[in-house]
Amino acid sequence: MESIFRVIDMFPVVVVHGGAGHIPKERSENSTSGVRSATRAGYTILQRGGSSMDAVVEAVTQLENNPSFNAGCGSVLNIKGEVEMDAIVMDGKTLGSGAVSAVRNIANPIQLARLVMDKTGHACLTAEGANQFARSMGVPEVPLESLITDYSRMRWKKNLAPDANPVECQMGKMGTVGAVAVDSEGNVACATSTGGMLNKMEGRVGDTPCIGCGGYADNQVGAVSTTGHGEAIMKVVLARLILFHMEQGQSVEAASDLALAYMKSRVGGLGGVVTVDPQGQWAARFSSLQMAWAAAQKDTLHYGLYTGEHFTQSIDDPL
Ligand SMILES: NC(=O)C[C@H](N)C(=O)O
Repeated sequence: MESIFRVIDMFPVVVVHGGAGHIPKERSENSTSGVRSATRAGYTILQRGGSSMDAVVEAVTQLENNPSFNAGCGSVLNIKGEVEMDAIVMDGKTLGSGAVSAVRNIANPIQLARLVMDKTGHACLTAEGANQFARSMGVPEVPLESLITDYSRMRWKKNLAPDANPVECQMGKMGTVGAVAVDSEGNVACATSTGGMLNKMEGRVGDTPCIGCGGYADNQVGAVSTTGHGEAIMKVVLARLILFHMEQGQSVEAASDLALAYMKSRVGGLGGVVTVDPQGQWAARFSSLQMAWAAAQKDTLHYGLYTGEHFTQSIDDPL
């Protein structure tokens, strides 16, 4: 039952990540400024009384449009040098979700995922079927080239070398994007979007569009968006595992740490998460070397990149 105290005590919050990994020094400034400005955009929606779903989709759309991240423009390339993207949204009020996988030529897969949730009776559309659905919804298709940056092409080429180890190399630069939010009504939502893993096989679908792996949202527990090695995340169903720990009484932070530690010890996987509960408690945690993250609540912007880093500024200060 909804308690009036819960609504009064609750402060809307949005928490954003720009991917777990190892961000080269020359790219770290762009990553942190990207997540901060996406967080601010999501928070503006919450401040105006908008929904957590609108806030997470706006934040992730901004990061998809930012070439510094592995999502939308800037996505990593598959083995054939092409972009195939995965995305998911989930609404904690209804447990409704929408996802797309292996989708091509779409600038904002997160918006297509939302259309899958809002306009179809399905939870996930894949590959050409997802593109056909996009056409039927009037979502414009963009040239493949417009999603490819010089940086992603350079890394793709580097990883074609016979002695390359794409999994090792990309532990470095994962850059998937995601967000979770709680709105003024206590509704939680999540959104996650990715180009997947560097030099992946054509048709490879990662954790991101899989419910419970790339994200999960339930008003009765909280919401999570994940990033990291997709095959490891799928083995432990990372997002739902965190919510399970919260159901057992753990805080957002402890639940996130427990699940990430389990993924590391059990399957050797590294990753990161952003987590909220319906009361507006939030956490940004990772087992990788870095994860660009930012959060906005009570007119304060919080952000960090390395473990233990936590900076704050007023939401209105220049980024
Ligand atoms: N960068 C990432 O987080 C990658 C994503 N989880 C995937 O495996 O597709």
